[in-house]
Formats: sequence, structure tokens, C-alpha cells
Amino acid sequence: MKAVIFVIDGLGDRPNKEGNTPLKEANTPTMDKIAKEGICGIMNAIDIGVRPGSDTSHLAILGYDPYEVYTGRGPFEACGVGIEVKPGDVAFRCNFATVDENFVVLDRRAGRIRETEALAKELDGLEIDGVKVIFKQSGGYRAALVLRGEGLSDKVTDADPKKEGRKVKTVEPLDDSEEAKRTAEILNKLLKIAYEKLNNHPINEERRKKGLPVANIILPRGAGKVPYIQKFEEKYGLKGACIAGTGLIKGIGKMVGLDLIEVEGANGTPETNFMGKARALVEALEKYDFVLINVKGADEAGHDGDYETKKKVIEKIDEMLKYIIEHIDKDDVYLVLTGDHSTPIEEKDHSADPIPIVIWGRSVRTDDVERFDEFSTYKGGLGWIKGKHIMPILMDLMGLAKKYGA
Ligand SMILES: O=C(O)[C@H](O)COP(=O)(O)O
Ligand SMILES: [Mg+2]
Repeated sequence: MKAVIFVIDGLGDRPNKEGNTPLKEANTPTMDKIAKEGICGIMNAIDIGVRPGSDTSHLAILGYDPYEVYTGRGPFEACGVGIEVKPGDVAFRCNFATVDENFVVLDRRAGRIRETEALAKELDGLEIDGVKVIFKQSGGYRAALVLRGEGLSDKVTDADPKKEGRKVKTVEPLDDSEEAKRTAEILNKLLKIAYEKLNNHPINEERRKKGLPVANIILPRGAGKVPYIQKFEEKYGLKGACIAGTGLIKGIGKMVGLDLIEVEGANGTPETNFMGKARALVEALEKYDFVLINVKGADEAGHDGDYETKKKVIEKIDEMLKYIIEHIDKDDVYLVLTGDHSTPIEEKDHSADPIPIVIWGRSVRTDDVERFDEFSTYKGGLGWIKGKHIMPILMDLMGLAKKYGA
């Protein structure tokens, strides 16, 4: 038996004035069919009332306790773009953002700029106080930063103020160590250098002419050192792969030892290569026992407060699922369809609202649920579970769970 965890990033939502959500309103015949034929429930990746990041939620869904293994978002983002994070390094997730001359953030995502390759090169390879700066773009406005050198610490605050209209935060040490002080100083120097190098960069001049937000600063956050994480194959005895368009999820996949399957045009946006990913999943199941697939677009639309795009992305994903269930053998593959967290349109950020979940495959106890949405699946046979329950349930269904007791 094989298993797939299909994560629709940011799937869940809260009802609008009409009582609808993008998922409820979207035309999703295949998701509904899967709900009808499977066992449904609702799920909180980490715990009830906990607002998860995509990083901690994916770790939890894969059966890792984020409170034990998570050292910050940075190392995953860096790993996802192919930087080998070494012991001693400190890694960060960064946004390319727009600031005015007083460093007030006007747009945290610089208009979701996509042409950041050359901008990243301006910073990659710099040296500050004997520390090497490794800087790579991680899908559009996203980037990964690694500081490599002696005496660094990940106990430093974020520069990202998280809201527009606020100033870029001065990075502060989080403890009294010399290392934290030095790391904060280096980052603050890097922020100034970034503004100098980026503000009048030809790519930004071009954007100014077009009236687009410029990417004239970087906002580091999520400092972390390389985590120790047991390999997925060692933990479960399953040979696994990961299909994702976004650097963070690729990084998580890679760090837990899943093979990354690259899909052309899979870019983590609402315009991703949906069907390419569906085909890659079906193909991967010939070779692998387990596949984690993440489709990011609905989350991006949620962060933008864009109801219609979120709905459209969900409908595209429904087409993927049609292809997938037509091309896999229900007697051979378990499919878990869920999200990692809710990204409600009204919040423009993650919330702790639970997410619909369904498990589809041989011998699952079907229930009365006929629709896959926030208002139906809670009535299903799975009840209300947490992310950490998913892998044990799958292992049991696959006949691979160890008996507890004699
Ligand atoms: O899309 C992402 O990378 C994050 O989940 C959201 O991050 P942002 O708020 O920095 O865009
Ligand atoms: Mg997410």
C-alpha cells in the first residue's frame, strides 16, 4: 500500500456575510466525491487554538513534533533553494519589500515581484565583519539568507515588522551573548547595504517607471540553526517524495529526507502548473511509497484577501484531483486531502480555525459527509484530529503500524 498527503495550503476560511467560504462556494465535484467515498473530519495541524506557520504545520502533519525539532523557518527556506545549511550557520527567511526613505514599509512583498534573481545576486557573496552572506531568491519576493562564519547566534529578532506602515525593525539580540550581539549588528549593516544596492538597481528603476512597487529592502525573519530531524524513511520505513512549488515546503521535504520532484512551471502561485503537478504525483507513485504534495496558491490568495482567486485555485485543484483519482488504484493508494492551516480572507493571515480533512482508500469507514468544506466534514467519522494523528492512521490503514502491547 502507498499513501499521499495532499496539502492545499491555507485551505480553510471563515464564512463571509453570505455564510460562504471560497471552498464552500467553489465548484468541486471531485473533492465532494472523495468526501462521499472517504472518511471525513476536521484537523488542526498542531493543536486546537494554535495558529501554525506553514513550516510547523507541515512538520506536524508528517509526524514530527515542531516543539522538539523546529529551530526557525530560515533553515528550511534555505535548504529549499539548495543552500546547504551547515552547523554554525544562521539562516533566515527574507522578503523583498518596498520601503520609503525613512525605512517605513510600504509593501511587505514589493507587489509580489517575480524578477528577483538579479537583485539577490547583489547581496549574495558579500562579506560583513568576516561573515559570509549567502543570499538566494526563493520564489518571487521570497528569499533565503544564510550567514556563515565564526561566533554567530540565531537568538536575534526579526527585521520584518509584519505590517505595512511600520518601520523596518532594528534587529536586536535576544540574549546577552556576544554572538547574538554580533549577529544583530551584522544584520543591521546588511539591511543598510541592501537598501543602497537595491534602491536604484535597474530592475527597480524599470518598476518605478511602470508605477510598480520597488524591491528596495530585505526583511529577514525566522532565524534558525540547522535542525536535527530524523529521516522520514527511518521513522516510517517508507520511501518518500515531495512535490512542491514553494521553497519552504521543498526545504522541509528535503530536510526530512523526501526526494524532491521538480515540476516545470510549479511556482507556488495561483498560476502554477496544476496539471503538471498532478501528473508528477501519479508518476511518483510508481516509484515511491509515500508522496507529500503541496499546492500553495490558495494560501497566497488568502494572504492577499482575494476571495475569487482563492476559489479559482480550489477549482483548479479539483481538476488535479479528478486526474489523480482516475489514475491511481484505490486498492493500492490512500489519499489524504487536507490543508496545513486556514488563511481566512478577512484575516489575510493564518488562523487556528480547523481544516477539513478526508482519507480516501480501501476499507476506510465511510460516513454521511457528501461535501468537502468547512461546514460538512466535521460531521464525519474522523472527528476532530491533529496533524500528528495523520501518519499513524495511515500506517495503520496500510497495515504497517506496530502493535502496542502483546
Ligand atoms: O507565502 C509565504 O511564503 C508565507 O506563508 C507568507 O509569508 P509573507 O507574509 O511574508 O508573504
Ligand atoms: Mg501554509
